[in-house]
Amino acid sequence: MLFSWMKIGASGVVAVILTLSSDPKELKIFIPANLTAIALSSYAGVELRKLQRYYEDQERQEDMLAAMKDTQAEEQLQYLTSAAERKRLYEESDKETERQLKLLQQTAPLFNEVLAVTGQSGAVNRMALGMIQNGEGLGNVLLATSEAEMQLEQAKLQAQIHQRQLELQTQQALKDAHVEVVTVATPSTPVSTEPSTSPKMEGLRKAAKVVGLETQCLRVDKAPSYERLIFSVRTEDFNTLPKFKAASKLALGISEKEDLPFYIYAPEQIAVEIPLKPQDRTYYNFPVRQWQQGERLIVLGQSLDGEVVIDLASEDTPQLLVVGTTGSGKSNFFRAAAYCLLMQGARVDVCGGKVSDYEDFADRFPTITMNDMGNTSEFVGEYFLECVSRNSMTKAELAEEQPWILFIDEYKGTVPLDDTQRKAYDQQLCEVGRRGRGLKIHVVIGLQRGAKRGKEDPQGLPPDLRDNLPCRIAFRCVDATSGRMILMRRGEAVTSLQGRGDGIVQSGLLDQRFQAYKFETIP
Ligand SMILES: Nc1ncnc2c1ncn2[C@@H]1O[C@H](COP(=O)(O)OP(=O)(O)OP(=O)(O)O)[C@@H](O)[C@H]1O
Repeated sequence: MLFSWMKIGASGVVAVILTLSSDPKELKIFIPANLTAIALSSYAGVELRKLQRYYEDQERQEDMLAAMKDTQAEEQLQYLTSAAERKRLYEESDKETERQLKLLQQTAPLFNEVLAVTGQSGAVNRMALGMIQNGEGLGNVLLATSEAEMQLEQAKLQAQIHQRQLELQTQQALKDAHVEVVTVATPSTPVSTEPSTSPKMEGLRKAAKVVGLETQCLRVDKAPSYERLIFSVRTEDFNTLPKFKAASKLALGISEKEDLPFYIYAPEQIAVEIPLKPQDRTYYNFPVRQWQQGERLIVLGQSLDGEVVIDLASEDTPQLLVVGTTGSGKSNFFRAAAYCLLMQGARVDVCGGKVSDYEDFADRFPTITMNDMGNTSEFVGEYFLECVSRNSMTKAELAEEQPWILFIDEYKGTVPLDDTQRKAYDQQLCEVGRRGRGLKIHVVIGLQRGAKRGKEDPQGLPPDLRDNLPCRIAFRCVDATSGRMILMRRGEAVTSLQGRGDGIVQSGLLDQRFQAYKFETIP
Protein backbone atom coordinates (compact mmCIF):
# COMPACT_ATOMS: atom_id res chain seq x y z
CA MET A 1 0.00 0.00 0.00
CA LEU A 2 2.87 2.33 0.88
CA PHE A 3 4.39 1.66 -2.60
CA SER A 4 1.10 2.76 -4.25
CA TRP A 5 1.04 5.96 -2.22
CA MET A 6 4.77 6.56 -3.12
CA LYS A 7 4.00 6.02 -6.82
CA ILE A 8 1.08 8.47 -6.68
CA GLY A 9 3.15 10.97 -4.70
CA ALA A 10 6.18 10.76 -7.07
CA SER A 11 4.02 11.06 -10.24
CA GLY A 12 2.12 13.96 -8.68
CA VAL A 13 5.28 15.81 -7.59
CA VAL A 14 6.97 15.31 -11.03
CA ALA A 15 3.77 16.52 -12.77
CA VAL A 16 3.69 19.64 -10.59
CA ILE A 17 7.42 20.35 -11.15
CA LEU A 18 6.98 19.95 -14.90
CA THR A 19 3.97 22.28 -14.91
CA LEU A 20 5.76 24.95 -12.86
CA SER A 21 8.89 24.75 -15.06
CA SER A 22 6.98 25.60 -18.26
CA ASP A 23 7.60 29.02 -19.79
CA PRO A 24 4.57 31.27 -19.29
CA LYS A 25 5.39 33.25 -22.40
CA GLU A 26 5.23 30.25 -24.61
CA LEU A 27 2.13 28.36 -23.52
CA LYS A 28 1.91 25.34 -25.68
CA ILE A 29 0.26 22.17 -24.56
CA PHE A 30 1.88 19.75 -26.84
CA ILE A 31 5.40 20.06 -25.61
CA PRO A 32 7.03 16.98 -24.11
CA ALA A 33 7.14 18.42 -20.56
CA ASN A 34 3.40 19.15 -20.52
CA LEU A 35 2.48 15.84 -22.03
CA THR A 36 4.61 14.05 -19.42
CA ALA A 37 2.94 16.10 -16.60
CA ILE A 38 -0.52 15.25 -17.94
CA ALA A 39 0.40 11.56 -18.26
CA LEU A 40 1.83 11.50 -14.74
CA SER A 41 -1.18 13.27 -13.16
CA SER A 42 -3.54 10.92 -15.02
CA TYR A 43 -1.56 8.00 -13.75
CA ALA A 44 -1.74 9.47 -10.18
CA GLY A 45 -5.53 9.92 -10.60
CA VAL A 46 -6.01 6.31 -11.77
CA GLU A 47 -3.93 5.07 -8.90
CA LEU A 48 -5.91 7.21 -6.44
CA ARG A 49 -9.18 5.75 -7.80
CA LYS A 50 -7.77 2.24 -7.30
CA LEU A 51 -6.84 3.09 -3.76
CA GLN A 52 -10.33 4.48 -3.09
CA ARG A 53 -11.85 1.19 -4.31
CA TYR A 54 -9.42 -0.72 -2.18
CA TYR A 55 -10.41 1.22 0.95
CA GLU A 56 -14.11 0.89 0.16
CA ASP A 57 -13.70 -2.89 -0.16
CA GLN A 58 -11.80 -2.92 3.10
CA GLU A 59 -14.64 -1.02 4.85
CA ARG A 60 -17.33 -3.31 3.41
CA GLN A 61 -15.39 -6.33 4.57
CA GLU A 62 -15.11 -4.92 8.05
CA ASP A 63 -18.85 -4.18 8.14
CA MET A 64 -19.63 -7.71 7.04
CA LEU A 65 -17.33 -9.13 9.62
CA ALA A 66 -18.92 -6.99 12.32
CA ALA A 67 -22.41 -8.04 11.18
CA MET A 68 -21.37 -11.68 11.24
CA LYS A 69 -19.96 -11.24 14.71
CA ASP A 70 -23.21 -9.64 15.89
CA THR A 71 -25.35 -12.46 14.49
CA GLN A 72 -23.12 -15.06 16.03
CA ALA A 73 -23.25 -13.31 19.39
CA GLU A 74 -27.02 -13.11 19.23
CA GLU A 75 -27.36 -16.78 18.37
CA GLN A 76 -24.96 -17.64 21.13
CA LEU A 77 -26.89 -15.51 23.56
CA GLN A 78 -30.16 -17.13 22.54
CA TYR A 79 -28.65 -20.53 22.98
CA LEU A 80 -27.33 -19.62 26.41
CA THR A 81 -30.65 -18.11 27.46
CA SER A 82 -32.67 -21.13 26.44
CA ALA A 83 -30.14 -23.39 28.15
CA ALA A 84 -30.54 -21.34 31.35
CA GLU A 85 -34.33 -21.46 31.02
CA ARG A 86 -34.24 -25.23 30.58
CA LYS A 87 -32.05 -25.50 33.64
CA ARG A 88 -34.41 -23.32 35.65
CA LEU A 89 -37.41 -25.38 34.56
CA TYR A 90 -35.66 -28.60 35.51
CA GLU A 91 -34.79 -27.12 38.89
CA GLU A 92 -38.33 -25.94 39.41
CA SER A 93 -39.86 -29.28 38.48
CA ASP A 94 -37.35 -30.94 40.83
CA LYS A 95 -38.46 -28.57 43.58
CA GLU A 96 -42.14 -29.23 42.73
CA THR A 97 -41.59 -32.98 42.92
CA GLU A 98 -39.80 -32.48 46.22
CA ARG A 99 -42.65 -30.29 47.48
CA GLN A 100 -45.25 -32.84 46.38
CA LEU A 101 -43.34 -35.56 48.14
CA LYS A 102 -43.08 -33.47 51.31
CA LEU A 103 -46.77 -32.61 51.05
CA LEU A 104 -47.68 -36.24 50.64
CA GLN A 105 -45.56 -37.14 53.66
CA GLN A 106 -47.16 -34.38 55.72
CA THR A 107 -50.69 -35.00 54.55
CA ALA A 108 -50.68 -38.77 54.74
CA PRO A 109 -51.83 -38.80 58.39
CA LEU A 110 -54.32 -36.00 57.66
CA PHE A 111 -55.59 -37.83 54.62
CA ASN A 112 -56.24 -40.77 56.92
CA GLU A 113 -58.18 -38.34 59.06
CA VAL A 114 -60.15 -37.21 55.99
CA LEU A 115 -60.88 -40.81 55.22
CA ALA A 116 -62.03 -41.38 58.78
CA VAL A 117 -64.31 -38.37 58.58
CA THR A 118 -65.67 -39.01 55.11
CA GLY A 119 -66.32 -42.67 55.87
CA GLN A 120 -66.32 -45.23 53.17
CA SER A 121 -67.53 -43.13 50.29
CA GLY A 122 -65.26 -44.12 47.39
CA ALA A 123 -66.07 -41.09 45.26
CA VAL A 124 -65.34 -38.62 48.06
CA ASN A 125 -62.08 -40.39 48.94
CA ARG A 126 -60.94 -40.34 45.34
CA MET A 127 -61.76 -36.67 45.11
CA ALA A 128 -59.79 -35.90 48.30
CA LEU A 129 -56.79 -37.94 47.13
CA GLY A 130 -56.83 -36.24 43.72
CA MET A 131 -56.95 -32.81 45.31
CA ILE A 132 -54.13 -33.59 47.75
CA GLN A 133 -51.96 -34.92 44.92
CA ASN A 134 -52.60 -31.79 42.89
CA GLY A 135 -51.14 -29.81 45.76
CA GLU A 136 -54.49 -28.30 46.80
CA GLY A 137 -54.39 -26.65 50.24
CA LEU A 138 -55.49 -28.95 53.03
CA GLY A 139 -58.21 -26.56 54.20
CA ASN A 140 -59.76 -26.60 50.72
CA VAL A 141 -59.57 -30.39 50.56
CA LEU A 142 -61.32 -30.72 53.91
CA LEU A 143 -64.00 -28.22 52.93
CA ALA A 144 -64.60 -29.79 49.54
CA THR A 145 -64.77 -33.30 50.97
CA SER A 146 -67.06 -32.17 53.74
CA GLU A 147 -69.35 -30.51 51.26
CA ALA A 148 -69.38 -33.55 49.01
CA GLU A 149 -70.01 -35.77 52.02
CA MET A 150 -72.80 -33.51 53.28
CA GLN A 151 -74.41 -33.50 49.87
CA LEU A 152 -74.35 -37.28 49.87
CA GLU A 153 -75.82 -37.31 53.37
CA GLN A 154 -78.45 -34.82 52.28
CA ALA A 155 -79.38 -36.94 49.28
CA LYS A 156 -79.66 -39.97 51.61
CA LEU A 157 -81.75 -37.95 54.03
CA GLN A 158 -84.05 -36.75 51.29
CA ALA A 159 -84.50 -40.30 50.09
CA GLN A 160 -85.42 -41.30 53.67
CA ILE A 161 -87.83 -38.38 53.98
CA HIS A 162 -89.42 -39.31 50.68
CA GLN A 163 -89.80 -42.90 51.85
CA ARG A 164 -91.34 -41.72 55.13
CA GLN A 165 -93.73 -39.39 53.29
CA LEU A 166 -94.91 -42.26 51.15
CA GLU A 167 -95.51 -44.34 54.29
CA LEU A 168 -97.43 -41.49 55.94
CA GLN A 169 -99.53 -40.90 52.83
CA THR A 170 -100.50 -44.57 52.82
CA GLN A 171 -101.41 -44.41 56.53
CA GLN A 172 -103.38 -41.24 55.94
CA ALA A 173 -105.36 -42.75 53.12
CA LEU A 174 -106.42 -45.50 55.50
CA LYS A 175 -107.79 -43.04 58.04
CA ASP A 176 -111.26 -41.63 57.51
CA ALA A 177 -111.31 -39.05 60.23
CA HIS A 178 -109.57 -35.65 59.93
CA VAL A 179 -106.65 -35.35 62.31
CA GLU A 180 -105.92 -32.02 63.99
CA VAL A 181 -102.23 -31.22 63.44
CA VAL A 182 -101.95 -28.51 66.03
CA THR A 183 -101.17 -29.81 69.46
CA VAL A 184 -102.22 -27.34 72.10
CA ALA A 185 -100.48 -27.63 75.40
CA THR A 186 -100.74 -25.72 78.63
CA PRO A 187 -97.74 -23.53 79.39
CA SER A 188 -94.91 -25.44 80.95
CA THR A 189 -91.27 -24.76 81.77
CA PRO A 190 -89.03 -25.64 78.83
CA VAL A 191 -87.08 -28.84 79.18
CA SER A 192 -83.31 -29.04 79.28
CA THR A 193 -81.87 -32.45 78.66
CA GLU A 194 -78.45 -34.03 78.80
CA PRO A 195 -77.17 -34.44 75.28
CA SER A 196 -77.86 -37.83 73.83
CA THR A 197 -76.77 -39.00 70.43
CA SER A 198 -79.23 -37.98 67.74
CA PRO A 199 -78.79 -37.68 63.96
CA LYS A 200 -78.82 -33.87 64.36
CA MET A 201 -76.05 -33.92 66.92
CA GLU A 202 -74.08 -36.43 64.92
CA GLY A 203 -74.35 -34.18 61.88
CA LEU A 204 -73.12 -31.18 63.85
CA ARG A 205 -70.23 -33.15 65.35
CA LYS A 206 -69.18 -34.29 61.93
CA ALA A 207 -69.42 -30.73 60.59
CA ALA A 208 -67.24 -29.46 63.47
CA LYS A 209 -64.65 -32.18 62.87
CA VAL A 210 -64.51 -31.46 59.17
CA VAL A 211 -63.71 -27.77 59.73
CA GLY A 212 -61.20 -28.67 62.41
CA LEU A 213 -63.11 -27.45 65.45
CA GLU A 214 -62.89 -29.03 68.85
CA THR A 215 -66.46 -29.08 70.12
CA GLN A 216 -68.61 -30.85 72.64
CA CYS A 217 -72.36 -30.63 73.01
CA LEU A 218 -72.97 -29.49 76.58
CA ARG A 219 -76.75 -29.21 76.68
CA VAL A 220 -79.90 -29.42 74.62
CA ASP A 221 -82.75 -27.03 75.49
CA LYS A 222 -86.14 -27.86 74.08
CA ALA A 223 -88.00 -24.68 73.11
CA PRO A 224 -91.57 -24.82 71.72
CA SER A 225 -90.49 -24.52 68.07
CA TYR A 226 -86.80 -25.39 68.09
CA GLU A 227 -84.04 -27.15 69.97
CA ARG A 228 -81.14 -25.11 71.25
CA LEU A 229 -77.88 -27.00 71.30
CA ILE A 230 -75.10 -25.49 73.39
CA PHE A 231 -71.61 -26.40 72.21
CA SER A 232 -68.27 -25.73 73.78
CA VAL A 233 -65.90 -24.45 71.12
CA ARG A 234 -62.18 -23.97 71.47
CA THR A 235 -60.62 -22.06 68.62
CA GLU A 236 -58.30 -19.16 68.01
CA ASP A 237 -59.42 -18.76 64.43
CA PHE A 238 -62.90 -17.27 64.47
CA ASN A 239 -63.11 -17.68 60.70
CA THR A 240 -63.87 -21.33 61.32
CA LEU A 241 -67.22 -20.47 62.92
CA PRO A 242 -68.92 -19.41 59.63
CA LYS A 243 -67.45 -22.55 58.03
CA PHE A 244 -68.88 -24.62 60.88
CA LYS A 245 -72.26 -22.97 60.30
CA ALA A 246 -72.13 -23.68 56.54
CA ALA A 247 -71.08 -27.30 57.13
CA SER A 248 -73.82 -27.72 59.78
CA LYS A 249 -76.49 -26.42 57.39
CA LEU A 250 -75.40 -29.00 54.88
CA ALA A 251 -75.36 -31.71 57.52
CA LEU A 252 -78.88 -30.84 58.66
CA GLY A 253 -80.24 -30.33 55.14
CA ILE A 254 -81.15 -26.66 55.72
CA SER A 255 -81.53 -24.81 52.43
CA GLU A 256 -79.55 -21.74 51.35
CA LYS A 257 -82.59 -19.49 51.76
CA GLU A 258 -83.08 -20.37 55.41
CA ASP A 259 -80.86 -19.33 58.25
CA LEU A 260 -79.53 -21.61 60.95
CA PRO A 261 -79.11 -19.33 63.98
CA PHE A 262 -75.59 -19.63 65.42
CA TYR A 263 -74.55 -17.24 68.16
CA ILE A 264 -72.15 -16.84 71.04
CA TYR A 265 -73.91 -18.10 74.15
CA ALA A 266 -71.18 -17.76 76.77
CA PRO A 267 -67.36 -17.58 76.73
CA GLU A 268 -66.17 -20.44 74.50
CA GLN A 269 -69.74 -21.60 74.00
CA ILE A 270 -72.01 -21.24 71.00
CA ALA A 271 -75.72 -21.92 70.62
CA VAL A 272 -77.33 -23.45 67.55
CA GLU A 273 -81.10 -23.25 67.10
CA ILE A 274 -82.41 -26.21 65.15
CA PRO A 275 -86.04 -26.03 64.03
CA LEU A 276 -88.43 -28.74 65.15
CA LYS A 277 -90.65 -30.59 62.72
CA PRO A 278 -94.25 -29.23 62.73
CA GLN A 279 -95.52 -32.36 64.49
CA ASP A 280 -92.91 -31.99 67.25
CA ARG A 281 -93.72 -28.34 68.02
CA THR A 282 -95.60 -27.23 71.10
CA TYR A 283 -98.43 -24.71 70.76
CA TYR A 284 -100.01 -22.89 73.69
CA ASN A 285 -103.54 -21.64 74.12
CA PHE A 286 -103.89 -18.07 75.36
CA PRO A 287 -103.88 -18.41 79.16
CA VAL A 288 -106.64 -17.23 81.45
CA ARG A 289 -105.23 -14.56 83.76
CA GLN A 290 -106.03 -11.70 86.12
CA TRP A 291 -105.75 -8.24 84.55
CA GLN A 292 -105.02 -4.97 86.37
CA GLN A 293 -106.94 -1.91 85.12
CA GLY A 294 -104.64 0.83 83.88
CA GLU A 295 -101.76 -1.47 83.01
CA ARG A 296 -100.58 -1.79 79.39
CA LEU A 297 -99.22 -5.33 79.11
CA ILE A 298 -99.18 -7.48 75.99
CA VAL A 299 -98.71 -11.13 76.82
CA LEU A 300 -96.84 -12.64 73.90
CA GLY A 301 -96.18 -16.31 74.56
CA GLN A 302 -93.59 -18.75 75.84
CA SER A 303 -89.83 -18.74 75.40
CA LEU A 304 -86.99 -20.82 76.80
CA ASP A 305 -86.86 -18.37 79.70
CA GLY A 306 -90.58 -18.54 80.44
CA GLU A 307 -93.46 -16.24 79.56
CA VAL A 308 -92.69 -13.19 77.39
CA VAL A 309 -94.60 -10.03 78.22
CA ILE A 310 -94.24 -6.55 76.70
CA ASP A 311 -95.11 -3.55 78.83
CA LEU A 312 -96.09 -0.51 76.73
CA ALA A 313 -95.55 1.64 79.84
CA SER A 314 -91.84 0.75 79.80
CA GLU A 315 -89.24 3.12 78.31
CA ASP A 316 -87.95 0.38 75.98
CA THR A 317 -91.22 -0.89 74.56
CA PRO A 318 -93.75 1.93 74.10
CA GLN A 319 -94.32 1.55 70.35
CA LEU A 320 -94.25 -1.65 68.31
CA LEU A 321 -93.26 -2.62 64.79
CA VAL A 322 -94.35 -6.10 63.75
CA VAL A 323 -93.38 -7.95 60.57
CA GLY A 324 -94.48 -11.32 59.24
CA THR A 325 -95.47 -12.94 56.02
CA THR A 326 -98.79 -14.70 55.36
CA GLY A 327 -99.25 -17.62 57.71
CA SER A 328 -96.61 -16.38 60.15
CA GLY A 329 -99.13 -15.67 62.92
CA LYS A 330 -99.17 -11.88 62.69
CA SER A 331 -103.00 -11.59 62.68
CA ASN A 332 -103.17 -13.95 65.65
CA PHE A 333 -100.73 -11.66 67.50
CA PHE A 334 -102.78 -8.52 66.69
CA ARG A 335 -105.95 -10.14 68.03
CA ALA A 336 -104.20 -11.32 71.20
CA ALA A 337 -102.61 -7.89 71.75
CA ALA A 338 -105.95 -6.11 71.26
CA TYR A 339 -107.53 -8.47 73.79
CA CYS A 340 -104.77 -7.87 76.40
CA LEU A 341 -105.05 -4.08 76.14
CA LEU A 342 -108.85 -4.02 76.10
CA MET A 343 -108.92 -6.21 79.23
CA GLN A 344 -106.79 -3.56 80.98
CA GLY A 345 -109.22 -0.79 80.03
CA ALA A 346 -107.45 0.77 77.03
CA ARG A 347 -109.08 2.25 73.94
CA VAL A 348 -108.03 0.30 70.85
CA ASP A 349 -108.53 1.49 67.27
CA VAL A 350 -107.83 -1.09 64.63
CA CYS A 351 -107.01 0.23 61.13
CA GLY A 352 -105.87 -1.73 58.08
CA GLY A 353 -105.75 -5.50 57.89
CA LYS A 354 -108.91 -7.57 58.01
CA VAL A 355 -111.65 -5.78 59.96
CA SER A 356 -113.58 -9.07 60.07
CA ASP A 357 -110.82 -10.55 62.28
CA TYR A 358 -112.28 -8.53 65.18
CA GLU A 359 -115.98 -9.18 64.64
CA ASP A 360 -116.26 -11.06 67.94
CA PHE A 361 -114.65 -8.15 69.84
CA ALA A 362 -117.42 -5.59 69.14
CA ASP A 363 -120.02 -7.19 71.44
CA ARG A 364 -117.59 -7.75 74.26
CA PHE A 365 -115.55 -4.53 74.29
CA PRO A 366 -117.14 -1.08 73.88
CA THR A 367 -113.75 0.64 73.61
CA ILE A 368 -112.67 -0.95 70.34
CA THR A 369 -113.25 0.46 66.84
CA MET A 370 -112.60 -1.49 63.65
CA ASN A 371 -111.95 0.68 60.65
CA ASP A 372 -111.41 0.49 56.97
CA MET A 373 -107.86 1.06 55.74
CA GLY A 374 -108.98 4.30 54.00
CA ASN A 375 -109.86 5.91 57.36
CA THR A 376 -106.41 5.44 58.88
CA SER A 377 -105.31 9.06 58.19
CA GLU A 378 -108.30 10.37 60.18
CA PHE A 379 -107.33 8.24 63.18
CA VAL A 380 -103.70 9.30 62.88
CA GLY A 381 -104.92 12.93 62.88
CA GLU A 382 -107.08 12.32 65.97
CA TYR A 383 -104.20 10.61 67.84
CA PHE A 384 -101.91 13.50 66.89
CA LEU A 385 -104.34 16.09 68.32
CA GLU A 386 -104.73 13.98 71.46
CA CYS A 387 -100.95 14.05 71.87
CA VAL A 388 -101.01 17.86 71.57
CA SER A 389 -103.77 18.05 74.15
CA ARG A 390 -102.18 15.61 76.65
CA ASN A 391 -98.86 17.35 76.28
CA SER A 392 -100.11 20.29 78.33
CA MET A 393 -101.56 18.12 81.14
CA THR A 394 -100.10 17.72 84.59
CA LYS A 395 -98.86 14.32 85.73
CA ALA A 396 -101.91 13.88 87.92
CA GLU A 397 -104.24 14.73 85.04
CA LEU A 398 -102.38 12.37 82.74
CA ALA A 399 -102.67 9.53 85.25
CA GLU A 400 -106.45 9.80 84.89
CA GLU A 401 -106.33 9.48 81.10
CA GLN A 402 -107.24 6.27 79.34
CA PRO A 403 -104.45 4.64 77.31
CA TRP A 404 -105.07 4.90 73.57
CA ILE A 405 -103.62 2.29 71.23
CA LEU A 406 -103.71 2.62 67.45
CA PHE A 407 -103.23 -0.63 65.53
CA ILE A 408 -102.22 -0.16 61.88
CA ASP A 409 -101.96 -3.55 60.20
CA GLU A 410 -100.79 -3.79 56.56
CA TYR A 411 -99.23 -0.32 56.99
CA LYS A 412 -98.25 0.01 53.33
CA GLY A 413 -101.87 0.02 52.20
CA THR A 414 -102.70 2.86 54.59
CA VAL A 415 -100.10 5.35 53.25
CA PRO A 416 -101.81 7.95 50.99
CA LEU A 417 -100.47 8.13 47.44
CA ASP A 418 -101.08 11.87 47.16
CA ASP A 419 -97.86 13.71 48.08
CA THR A 420 -99.41 16.37 50.32
CA GLN A 421 -101.64 13.90 52.19
CA ARG A 422 -98.75 11.49 52.58
CA LYS A 423 -96.53 14.22 54.03
CA ALA A 424 -99.16 15.09 56.64
CA TYR A 425 -99.75 11.38 57.42
CA ASP A 426 -96.01 10.73 57.86
CA GLN A 427 -95.47 13.77 60.04
CA GLN A 428 -98.41 13.12 62.33
CA LEU A 429 -97.75 9.39 62.73
CA CYS A 430 -94.10 10.05 63.46
CA GLU A 431 -95.07 12.61 66.10
CA VAL A 432 -97.53 10.19 67.71
CA GLY A 433 -94.72 7.60 67.86
CA ARG A 434 -92.25 10.10 69.32
CA ARG A 435 -94.43 12.00 71.80
CA GLY A 436 -97.00 9.34 72.57
CA ARG A 437 -94.66 7.28 74.74
CA GLY A 438 -94.96 9.62 77.71
CA LEU A 439 -98.64 10.35 77.11
CA LYS A 440 -100.16 6.84 77.28
CA ILE A 441 -100.62 6.91 73.51
CA HIS A 442 -99.15 3.98 71.58
CA VAL A 443 -98.99 2.64 68.02
CA VAL A 444 -98.57 -0.93 66.83
CA ILE A 445 -97.64 -1.09 63.16
CA GLY A 446 -97.75 -4.29 61.13
CA LEU A 447 -96.00 -5.05 57.82
CA GLN A 448 -95.91 -8.08 55.55
CA ARG A 449 -92.28 -7.40 54.76
CA GLY A 450 -89.73 -4.71 55.58
CA ALA A 451 -89.86 -2.21 52.71
CA LYS A 452 -87.94 1.04 52.97
CA ARG A 453 -89.50 4.33 51.85
CA GLY A 454 -87.98 5.51 48.57
CA LYS A 455 -88.85 6.98 45.19
CA GLU A 456 -89.68 3.54 43.84
CA ASP A 457 -91.68 2.64 46.95
CA PRO A 458 -93.50 5.74 48.28
CA GLN A 459 -95.59 3.55 50.60
CA GLY A 460 -92.58 1.96 52.28
CA LEU A 461 -91.69 2.60 55.93
CA PRO A 462 -89.93 5.98 56.48
CA PRO A 463 -86.74 5.72 58.59
CA ASP A 464 -88.00 8.39 61.05
CA LEU A 465 -91.09 6.38 61.83
CA ARG A 466 -89.10 3.17 62.19
CA ASP A 467 -86.74 4.87 64.66
CA ASN A 468 -89.75 5.84 66.77
CA LEU A 469 -90.97 2.23 67.05
CA PRO A 470 -88.32 0.78 69.37
CA CYS A 471 -89.93 -2.57 70.13
CA ARG A 472 -89.65 -4.95 67.20
CA ILE A 473 -91.39 -8.27 66.70
CA ALA A 474 -90.58 -10.48 63.75
CA PHE A 475 -92.52 -13.53 62.71
CA ARG A 476 -91.48 -15.68 59.77
CA CYS A 477 -90.31 -13.71 56.72
CA VAL A 478 -89.30 -15.13 53.39
CA ASP A 479 -86.30 -12.85 52.91
CA ALA A 480 -83.55 -11.85 55.30
CA THR A 481 -83.77 -8.20 54.17
CA SER A 482 -87.08 -7.78 55.99
CA GLY A 483 -85.52 -9.19 59.14
CA ARG A 484 -82.49 -6.93 58.93
CA MET A 485 -84.73 -3.91 58.48
CA ILE A 486 -86.96 -4.72 61.43
CA LEU A 487 -84.74 -6.45 63.96
CA MET A 488 -81.76 -4.77 65.54
CA ARG A 489 -79.61 -7.88 65.79
CA ARG A 490 -79.43 -11.16 63.85
CA GLY A 491 -82.02 -10.01 61.30
CA GLU A 492 -81.38 -12.96 59.01
CA ALA A 493 -82.76 -15.27 61.74
CA VAL A 494 -86.29 -14.41 60.51
CA THR A 495 -85.86 -16.95 57.71
CA SER A 496 -85.28 -19.67 60.30
CA LEU A 497 -88.64 -19.02 62.00
CA GLN A 498 -91.20 -21.72 61.42
CA GLY A 499 -94.43 -19.71 61.07
CA ARG A 500 -97.62 -20.18 63.13
CA GLY A 501 -96.53 -17.91 65.96
CA ASP A 502 -92.77 -18.65 66.01
CA GLY A 503 -91.32 -15.18 66.58
CA ILE A 504 -88.45 -13.02 67.83
CA VAL A 505 -88.91 -9.94 70.00
CA GLN A 506 -86.16 -7.33 70.37
CA SER A 507 -85.98 -4.09 72.27
CA GLY A 508 -83.21 -2.58 74.35
CA LEU A 509 -81.72 -5.57 76.09
CA LEU A 510 -84.69 -7.80 75.33
CA ASP A 511 -83.91 -10.39 72.63
CA GLN A 512 -86.04 -13.50 72.81
CA ARG A 513 -87.39 -16.12 70.49
CA PHE A 514 -90.89 -17.09 71.56
CA GLN A 515 -93.91 -19.13 70.58
CA ALA A 516 -96.94 -16.84 70.56
CA TYR A 517 -100.05 -17.93 72.42
CA LYS A 518 -102.72 -19.14 70.06
CA PHE A 519 -105.67 -16.80 70.29
CA GLU A 520 -108.81 -18.32 68.86
CA THR A 521 -111.93 -17.45 70.85
CA ILE A 522 -111.99 -14.62 73.37
CA PRO A 523 -111.37 -16.20 76.81
N1 LIG B 1 -99.50 -18.74 68.07
C1 LIG B 1 -100.02 -19.67 67.27
N2 LIG B 1 -100.11 -20.95 67.67
C2 LIG B 1 -100.62 -21.88 66.85
N3 LIG B 1 -101.08 -21.63 65.61
C3 LIG B 1 -101.02 -20.39 65.17
C4 LIG B 1 -100.49 -19.34 65.95
N4 LIG B 1 -100.54 -18.20 65.27
C5 LIG B 1 -101.11 -18.51 64.07
N5 LIG B 1 -101.38 -19.81 64.02
C6 LIG B 1 -101.99 -20.50 62.90
O1 LIG B 1 -101.27 -20.15 61.73
C7 LIG B 1 -102.16 -19.83 60.66
C8 LIG B 1 -101.89 -18.40 60.17
O2 LIG B 1 -102.09 -17.51 61.23
P1 LIG B 1 -102.44 -15.97 61.01
O3 LIG B 1 -103.69 -15.84 60.22
O4 LIG B 1 -102.38 -15.31 62.32
O5 LIG B 1 -101.20 -15.58 60.14
P2 LIG B 1 -100.98 -14.26 59.32
O6 LIG B 1 -99.53 -14.06 59.30
O7 LIG B 1 -101.75 -13.14 59.80
O8 LIG B 1 -101.48 -14.73 57.92
P3 LIG B 1 -102.55 -14.01 56.99
O9 LIG B 1 -101.90 -12.74 56.58
O10 LIG B 1 -102.74 -14.99 55.88
O11 LIG B 1 -103.77 -13.84 57.83
C9 LIG B 1 -103.55 -20.01 61.19
O12 LIG B 1 -104.02 -21.28 60.79
C10 LIG B 1 -103.41 -19.99 62.69
O13 LIG B 1 -104.33 -20.83 63.34
